[in-house]
Amino acid sequence: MNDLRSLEIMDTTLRDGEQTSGVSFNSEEKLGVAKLLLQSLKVDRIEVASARVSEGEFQAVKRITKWAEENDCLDKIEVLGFIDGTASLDWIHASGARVVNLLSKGSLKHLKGQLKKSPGQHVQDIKDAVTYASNLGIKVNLYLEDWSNGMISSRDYVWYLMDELQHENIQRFMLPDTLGILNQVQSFDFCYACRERYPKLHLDFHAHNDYDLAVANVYSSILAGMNGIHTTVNGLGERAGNAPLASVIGVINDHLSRKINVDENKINIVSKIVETFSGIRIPRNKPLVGENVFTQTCGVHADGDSKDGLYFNRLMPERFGRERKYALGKTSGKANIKKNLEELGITLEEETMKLVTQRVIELGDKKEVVTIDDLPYIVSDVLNQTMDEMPIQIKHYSLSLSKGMRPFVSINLEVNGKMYEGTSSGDGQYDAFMNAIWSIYDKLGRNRPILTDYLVRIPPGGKSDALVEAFIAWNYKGKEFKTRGLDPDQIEAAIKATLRMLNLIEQHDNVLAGQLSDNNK
Ligand SMILES: CC(C)C(=O)C(=O)O
Repeated sequence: MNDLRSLEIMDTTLRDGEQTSGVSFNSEEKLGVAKLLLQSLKVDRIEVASARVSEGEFQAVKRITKWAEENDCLDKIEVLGFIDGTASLDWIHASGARVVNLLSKGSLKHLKGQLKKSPGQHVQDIKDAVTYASNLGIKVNLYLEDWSNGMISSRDYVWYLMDELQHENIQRFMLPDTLGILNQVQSFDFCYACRERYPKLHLDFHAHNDYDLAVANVYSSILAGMNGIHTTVNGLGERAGNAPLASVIGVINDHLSRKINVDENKINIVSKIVETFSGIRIPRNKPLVGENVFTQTCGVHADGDSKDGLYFNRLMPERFGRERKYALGKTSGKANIKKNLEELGITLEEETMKLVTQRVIELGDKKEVVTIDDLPYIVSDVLNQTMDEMPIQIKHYSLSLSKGMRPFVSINLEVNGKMYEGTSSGDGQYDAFMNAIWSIYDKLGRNRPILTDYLVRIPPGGKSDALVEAFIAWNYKGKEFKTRGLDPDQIEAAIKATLRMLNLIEQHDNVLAGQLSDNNK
């Protein structure tokens, strides 16, 4: 069954995808996505709307068909239409579209329960619609809604319908697993049964993902000889969604030998745009398009990748417009950190490398997400980290923060080996903290520096929630001291910067004192 015959991809992001609860594309967005799907990604056909939904939808279809006509691809624009006399077809005609995907009933249950018609009446209604469409110059594809159920519980009805309609002016028969009830074996069997019985008909398969089997079912249906597959970007769609375009393309290209026109390289960008327009976030672990799926977290893997791509497979990120990344965290180890540093063009001594690794692991242990953007700050922090040998050390502190009360701080400060206690309140936690320090400094008759600037920010790039950086500037005896601290917690980052400043001032005073005594000799 595996062959190189071409396979059509019909994307229905703008119709079934828009049936995702809470999603609505405006006409500008629909036009933008339509252009991307057809021109960039090069899917074969797109379904852009349901007929008679709203005036807005009508205007959107009009804009798309106008653009498609100018770009010679009007026959790739499809609109879902209903068996409602002439209403849907008139709507579609007026919108400028020239292909209807006519919704018929593919199971006896739906036919009886919803339309309350006999199979014979239904066939006649479809034939009438096909004739009317053809007279308007509209081509017809036929959806057999609930076909999967039909194949299970009323197969004779499915055969009756298809037997009666196979010689009508219908371009494609579209077989939906409307409720996503099928598994891979059934998908193969049912599609194969249709293929065998109607070898000449163009058959599309339309999967839903209720059991997370949409891609697997698509795979089976292709093996069974389908001519076309329906997808949506990011797997948007009714309930659990449709078959996600990215995974379907990956599977066809790597596991089936069917020729498709889709440009894999554009998958990621289209996926991101649809994410933005739909407001439906792509799960980080969504195959091919999720943020994490080309990120190696384990150090062993990063090490193996450096040794001849030992952990690479056919799904190379570059194929899909992505790049491989190496996560930083408690399991990442030196190899991951090295890979990230290489990307930043930083090389470190073995000793510093160990310290940086240790710091990343510490942050990972605190469940922090460390990214490549954090790395320069961690390196710089580690390089400045000689705090343990400094003469001034903050041994303990406690900070309070309560509604309606001023923050309160108590602190144990070691100055040249001696321990001092200070307590204070303040206008904010940091103010209270500094007041507690100054209460000790006042007791010791030390001079206070003057705070001139205080800035807290996340490292540039804004991608990480792991670290914040505090910059603090002080004026002491006419000299400016600027220090920085890095920590997941902003007050701790400020405290680290402050401790550095206190020690710099101490150093400054000691140097001055040394110079004075030298001068007095
Ligand atoms: C509306 C129909 C065609 C559908 O999306 C389905 O049956 O899944």
